[in-house]
Amino acid sequence: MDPHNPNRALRSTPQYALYQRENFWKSNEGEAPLFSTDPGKLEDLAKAKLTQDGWYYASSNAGQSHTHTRDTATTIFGHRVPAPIGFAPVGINKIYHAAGELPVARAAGGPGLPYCLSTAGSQPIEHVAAANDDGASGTGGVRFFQLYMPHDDELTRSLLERAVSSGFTACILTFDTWQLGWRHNDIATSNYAFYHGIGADLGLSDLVFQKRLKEHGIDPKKQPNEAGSLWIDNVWHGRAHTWEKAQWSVKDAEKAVDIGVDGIVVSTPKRLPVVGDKTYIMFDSGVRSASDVFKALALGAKFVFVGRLWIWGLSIMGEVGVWHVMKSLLADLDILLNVGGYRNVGEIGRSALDSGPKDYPLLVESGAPQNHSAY
Ligand SMILES: Cc1cc2nc3c(=O)[nH]c(=O)nc-3n(C[C@H](O)[C@H](O)[C@H](O)COP(=O)(O)O)c2cc1C
Repeated sequence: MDPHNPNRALRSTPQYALYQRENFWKSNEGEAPLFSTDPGKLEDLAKAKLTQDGWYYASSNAGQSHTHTRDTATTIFGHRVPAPIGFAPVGINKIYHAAGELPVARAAGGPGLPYCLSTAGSQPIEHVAAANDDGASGTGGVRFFQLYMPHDDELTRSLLERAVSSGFTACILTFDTWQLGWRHNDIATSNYAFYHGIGADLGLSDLVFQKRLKEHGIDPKKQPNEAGSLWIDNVWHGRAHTWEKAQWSVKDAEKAVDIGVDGIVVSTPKRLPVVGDKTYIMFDSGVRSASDVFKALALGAKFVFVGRLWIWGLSIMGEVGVWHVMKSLLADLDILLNVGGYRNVGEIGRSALDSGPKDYPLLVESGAPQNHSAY
């Protein structure tokens, strides 16, 4: 926490831990920290800020929501980035903020954390790229495009070409959305943004999709619901012939490696070790603090993505909120490495986790009294 620590000159990444000091100091300047990043309080704050639909859309999970409760630098796909943490693709950001994906992409550009744009994004690909570069102050942001593969190959090609010419350097294929989960709250409130004319902007700005709208006789200005439905029914529902980001079975993972993908995103920690030595493994779902990042890395992931954390930040305070949440996560990780005695994320390995058989003798074996009532 000492900004004058002479060892800082030895570091290759910023002293993120100083964000803790910055916040401790604020009251001396008559200021207050922006908002609490305690995951529970963060959710409460975002809930208070969001509309009911916005809250349901971001917070719900399928079924009973049981899945809900789930030197920092590294490299990813040829990019050196300041931490093994990226922005997971999350669609329709206009639900959370009027400017949609733009403040998020800008916030990611600042520290150079990888930003993933969803096909279900609510801003044109080119605008998101510009915001990401704008945040990176001219050095160029690191960004990947997450593809939901449309039923329409010409449209798929068009989306990918737009992404490539806008500086997106990797394609993340998500293949688990051919069937949406049963989300009680969303269903009970008809909460499906695309069918209500919200969120199709990425598609509406595509020349091939504009052609499709004409062929169907749909005027997106007069018929936004029909236009949104044509877009998302083409992109989300029914086609699962793509790979990469979803719930992996061991077989899936092995097949993906055989096919030659450059990496896979795993959402179940126990599947992490399966193909870890054969491809670049990333993890997402439920990352809320540095200890979650640490555990994922210790189990074999090289990188983690976070989704809801930045959605909450965006909902509470736009770009500043996103940056506050992510900077706090970076600070948390920096401090965790410091107090844990790790010099870089590469040193985090399986041995950091103590889940094997106990290597100390049980009290009875060591001849201690067998009366446990004292404990
Ligand atoms: C509201 C919401 C929208 C999402 N939209 C997408 C999407 O468009 N594309 C995608 O590949 N994943 C999407 N995801 C999944 C995220 O990329 C990521 O896997 C998940 O949010 C990670 O878990 P976390 O939110 O607990 O960090 C979405 C998740 C949420 C919560």
